[in-house]
Amino acid sequence: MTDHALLLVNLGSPASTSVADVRSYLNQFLMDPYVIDLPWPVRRLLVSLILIKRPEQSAHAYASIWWDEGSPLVVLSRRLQQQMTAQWTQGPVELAMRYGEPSLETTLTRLAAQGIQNVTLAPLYPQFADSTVTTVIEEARRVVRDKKLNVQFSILQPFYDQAEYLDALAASARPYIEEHYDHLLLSFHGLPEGHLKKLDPTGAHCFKDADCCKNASPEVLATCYRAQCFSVARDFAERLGLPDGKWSVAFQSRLGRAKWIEPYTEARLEALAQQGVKKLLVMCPAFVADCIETLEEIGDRGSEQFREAGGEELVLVPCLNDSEQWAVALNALCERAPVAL
Ligand SMILES: C=CC1=C(C)c2cc3[nH]c(cc4nc(cc5[nH]c(cc1n2)c(C)c5CCC(=O)O)C(CCC(=O)O)=C4C)c(C)c3C=C
Ligand SMILES: [Fe+2]
Ligand SMILES: [Fe+2]
Repeated sequence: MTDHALLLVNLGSPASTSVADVRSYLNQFLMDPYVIDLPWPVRRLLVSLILIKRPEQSAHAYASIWWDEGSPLVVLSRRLQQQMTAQWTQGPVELAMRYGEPSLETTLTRLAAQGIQNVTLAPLYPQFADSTVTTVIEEARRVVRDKKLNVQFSILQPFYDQAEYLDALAASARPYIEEHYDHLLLSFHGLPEGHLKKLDPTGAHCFKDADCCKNASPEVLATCYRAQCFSVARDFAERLGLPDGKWSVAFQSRLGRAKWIEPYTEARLEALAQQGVKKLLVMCPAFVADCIETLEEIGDRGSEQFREAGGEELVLVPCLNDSEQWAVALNALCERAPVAL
């Protein structure tokens, strides 16, 4: 069978580092109701306020990490797509971005025009969040509905607890762990607390106490992003035999004034340096590809902040990117993705 496509989907990047392109990308991204979950008029007002200063700051940050071939996130996702063509035997392997290009609409329309009726949709996010996974699935469904495409989806579920993903993550970090280091910080993308509270199936779990997500029931774990992050960290540390105290978890990339999930990476970088950590490893397991959030926020700004607070060296462990072990793992996960109802 060669008519079952694999469609990898990542977040997306601006078309270029110009302020205009960054503004247009941020506008599309932040106006998504799954990202800023406020009523349209309030969201419009808030995003318009954010778009006064943010595009210039972000354009500067993107320019500092941009590659000759383009955005690291998009280039690395393309390389992964290449790797996946050697793994996925059921049909073509395509790549789409939730924001910017190549869009889900263009890609799905092209696949349907080629006569493809089965698509395994693979949002490339290990942990579940409405702002990442749900928005991809809903956008893909919207395209199929609006364009009246004859396409049936299988959907890769969040794979934070799957052995193939965890083994690939452990293998990618092993060479760094085998060298001397004082502490490993697992820095995940943050989320506003409200996103978690909204999905709490018990209505009483989230933020009951600082450790609630560390002891989440299976029911809570199914949708709690923070609990899934702690689960990854624990399984990862167990695989590499890291003792307690040698590693910790934090959440980065806050935006706006709302309370985001804690502990904050910025605060942890400072605290670790003040506690005498000299060589710090940082890895970012919410991302499967390096991007502005890893390269600029951690690799550049985080590193500077850590050194200013008394640390000596921050080493950023690369994401899974286009490694062969990751491609093999992702293929196994995608092959067993369930058909969507
Ligand atoms: C309310 C704002 C945001 C939420 C919620 C959010 C969730 C979220 N994002 C990722 C993954 C990525 N985010 C990236 C960049 C990025 N994220 C936000 C805001 C929210 N993210 C902004 C404004 C930006 C743009 C950069 C900036 O201006 O700071 C990226 C990198 C994109 C790139 O081009 O490199 C990724 C990847 C996850 C996993 C997540 C929820 C868990
Ligand atoms: Fe983000
Ligand atoms: Fe939780």
